[in-house]
Amino acid sequence: MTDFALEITGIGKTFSEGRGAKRVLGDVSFHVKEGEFVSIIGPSGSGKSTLFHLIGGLERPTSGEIRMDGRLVTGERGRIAYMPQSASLLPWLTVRANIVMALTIAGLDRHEAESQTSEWLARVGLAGEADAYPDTLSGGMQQRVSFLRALLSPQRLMCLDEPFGALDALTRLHMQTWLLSLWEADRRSVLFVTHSIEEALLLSDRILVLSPSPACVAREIEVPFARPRSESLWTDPLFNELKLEIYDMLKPTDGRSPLTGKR
Ligand SMILES: Nc1ncnc2c1ncn2[C@@H]1O[C@H](COP(=O)(O)OP(=O)(O)OP(=O)(O)O)[C@@H](O)[C@H]1O
Repeated sequence: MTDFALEITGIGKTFSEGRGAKRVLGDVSFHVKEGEFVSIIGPSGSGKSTLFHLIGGLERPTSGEIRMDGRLVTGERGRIAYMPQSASLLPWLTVRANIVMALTIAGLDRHEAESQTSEWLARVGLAGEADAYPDTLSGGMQQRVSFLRALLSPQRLMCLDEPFGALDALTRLHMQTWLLSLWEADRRSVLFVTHSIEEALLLSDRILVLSPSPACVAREIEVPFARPRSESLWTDPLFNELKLEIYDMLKPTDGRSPLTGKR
């Protein structure tokens, strides 16, 4: 037995590009312990989404191994609960049907999927939206539904790929505290990609800072704040110290933002 929900060892990924090759991931190694919340932060184009595609089995690495709960799973699909950048709900299904369908595809018995969906929609204050269609919901509500879909999936490891990136600042803050309260009650293993240093510090147990492509883990930071956490952390001097430390690691060299690649 191992207490690692995920172990990434020496992962490299090179894409063929025309006649050449593009090495996106150099040599990436890290782990996520059972029940741990780990964030990945790195420059735009450093291969964060590619890493998720490898963990989800959508792509195969050029080198290295992926293990979950100690078992070699490199290239295997269906082992993670995944939440993408946009909610990607099916517009022709109601909120309830979107979640039930995802759970039955993931292997849950239909009756069980329906009862869990109703229970959780009520628990997170979305019971009133159960029969609504996704297009009629705000962006924040759509992301709540998308998160719930990942949370209820039977896979123990949740991979969240910048889930709040498209939301306005206030909705994002509400979503972060909402996610924190749900996660702190359930303690699933989470791998979380974000461009926000504050978000990573507020949510994570550890932060992995990726180098520019071909990426490796340039730095690993243990986040020292006790749980449960709240946004009041932002006034803690240590929070600001760590924020500056991470920002310095990602400092722009050519006038571009190190996180988004934009000027
Ligand atoms: N299937 C593919 N074929 C060729 N190149 C690819 C493929 N998938 C990704 N890439 C390249 O890999 C690099 C890393 O892309 P990726 O989306 O993983 O980065 P990222 O760190 O998630 O970026 P961002 O922070 O901007 O979302 C990019 O240059 C991208 O063009």
